[in-house]
Amino acid sequence: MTQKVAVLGTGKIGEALLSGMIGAGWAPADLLVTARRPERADELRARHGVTPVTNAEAAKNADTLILTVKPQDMGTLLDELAPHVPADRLIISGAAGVPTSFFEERLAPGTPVVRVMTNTPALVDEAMSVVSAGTHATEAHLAHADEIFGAVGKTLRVPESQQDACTALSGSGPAYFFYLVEAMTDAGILLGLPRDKAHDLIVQSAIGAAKMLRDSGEHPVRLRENVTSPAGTTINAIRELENHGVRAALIAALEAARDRSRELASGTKD
Ligand SMILES: NC(=O)C1=CN([C@@H]2O[C@H](COP(=O)(O)OP(=O)(O)OC[C@H]3O[C@@H](n4cnc5c(N)ncnc54)[C@H](OP(=O)(O)O)[C@@H]3O)[C@@H](O)[C@H]2O)C=CC1
Ligand SMILES: O=C(O)[C@@H]1CCC=N1
Repeated sequence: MTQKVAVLGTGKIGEALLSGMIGAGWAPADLLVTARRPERADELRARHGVTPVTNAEAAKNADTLILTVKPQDMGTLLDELAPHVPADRLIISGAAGVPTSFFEERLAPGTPVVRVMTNTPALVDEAMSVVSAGTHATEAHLAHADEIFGAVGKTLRVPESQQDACTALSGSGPAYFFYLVEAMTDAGILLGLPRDKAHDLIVQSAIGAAKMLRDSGEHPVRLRENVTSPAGTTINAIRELENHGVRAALIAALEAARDRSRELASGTKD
């Protein structure tokens, strides 16, 4: 049986998912999208050959509804959707913070809900997505979510109680690496390198380090020790990072991101 999937609120994350699914073999004819603005709907149709529909039509015609609006827009979307969603639809939420109970309270009793936190490397099929079951989601529902998000990268099952922490680590994670590259490029400028060269040096170093982290099987501490020669250059830099509390700053930063994810639980908080 053909399973139709609808992406509701197709912005950055929704479009990355759509594009990955088509790349992985989903037929555009089986993919429905919704958008708030008609020009966005036209853009999605032109780029991907998918069918723009209203939220109500998506609820009626798709077996799986993937909700990728901002957490603050989720309440409004659900108010609009709830009267149209039959209880056998699988609801997958991609929103930060919003718990599965938020959907279960607003939809027909027994509606299966799966919560997923992905990240923007979905755009290059290198996403890290964490997947959690709501009260009525079965193994088959989770497997379907794994299959969809597996089209854009890796997936990992976690208990929903860990979703806010995962949002802080991997959901927001790419931003911290981009921030680091930006800061290191500035350092290159200070040291007299042209910006484009500094950028290339840092980006290639980041790619190399990421591949080693993923593929070498070595602990990150060992990988760093291998770079850090006695009385060499690296240890001088590490001392400055420690003096400036970078490790503590990162721990505090991720704790703040986790706390914000918790705050977004109401699906309405600005
Ligand atoms: N960006 C990221 O790094 C990550 C984001 N997320 C989560 O993914 C979700 C989407 O984020 P992102 O893609 O960045 O956000 P975007 O703003 O790019 O996408 C949301 C889209 O939903 C549309 N929209 C809002 N309300 C409705 C509605 N009622 N009906 C139809 N469309 C609607 C918006 O329209 P309009 O264009 O008019 O505003 C927008 O295009 C969020 O919940 C976020 O927490 C998860 C992981 C990472
Ligand atoms: O900043 C945010 O709220 C979203 C969720 C995770 C990454 N971006």
